[in-house]
Amino acid sequence: MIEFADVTHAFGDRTVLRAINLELTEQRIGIIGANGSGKSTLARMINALVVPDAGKVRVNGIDAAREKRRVRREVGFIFSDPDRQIIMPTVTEDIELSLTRTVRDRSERATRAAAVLDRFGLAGHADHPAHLLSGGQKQLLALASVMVTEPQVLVADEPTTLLDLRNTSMLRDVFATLDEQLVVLTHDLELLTDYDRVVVLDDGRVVADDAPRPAIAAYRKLMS
Ligand SMILES: Nc1ncnc2c1ncn2[C@@H]1O[C@H](COP(=O)(O)OP(=O)(O)OP(=O)(O)O)[C@@H](O)[C@H]1O
Repeated sequence: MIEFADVTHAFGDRTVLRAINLELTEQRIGIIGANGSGKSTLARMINALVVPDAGKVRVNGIDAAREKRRVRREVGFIFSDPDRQIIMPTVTEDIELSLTRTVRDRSERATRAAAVLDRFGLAGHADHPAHLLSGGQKQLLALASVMVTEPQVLVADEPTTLLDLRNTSMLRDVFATLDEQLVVLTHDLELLTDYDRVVVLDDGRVVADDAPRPAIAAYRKLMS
């Protein structure tokens, strides 16, 4: 469970989250809202990239602000800009880097890297320089690098922005089969149609929190 208890946060004199109270227990959760409504700030608190000024964020009972390293082992975070996440020269090396801490055996790292690249349609690029991938392929690589570590919770910040229709559909299928709890921030409302719960933020407040259809309707109304 991901819990926000009375979470408030400001950057300088701009308050971006106001008294957020959420208990996220469902498996697949979408977070939507206008640009600048506070979605990324909220999501970054789940793995302690941002620590709230007031209130608590807990992930499976772990206080994110107090136990950053522990919470980061639980939560895989996929940034909207894959260039922030890709570190190693080649595609395979980048995946294997994610595994160095948890998988001692080299050949097992190689096997798991190959399997995840295959799952994300990147097997043909295994030995290619990561920086030469297309934007969408980089997004898939960033996703694969996080998924290969099998986190308990996966947070994805706008995971489909660079993807074409086929890869969006592949990502949707991959997300549908995950055992992990999934939190997706997106402007791609179609992606969320079969999610368990959708939270709508507006100016740092939760203004709707419902099944996808009513939540998306509330968001459309807010934007019209
Ligand atoms: N590190 C930071 N320093 C100062 N201001 C910040 C910082 N991060 C975010 N903000 C501000 O906080 C507000 C909320 O930003 P946030 O990125 O959470 O919104 P968002 O809902 O994810 O937006 P988008 O849909 O455009 O990605 C914005 O006004 C933004 O400028």
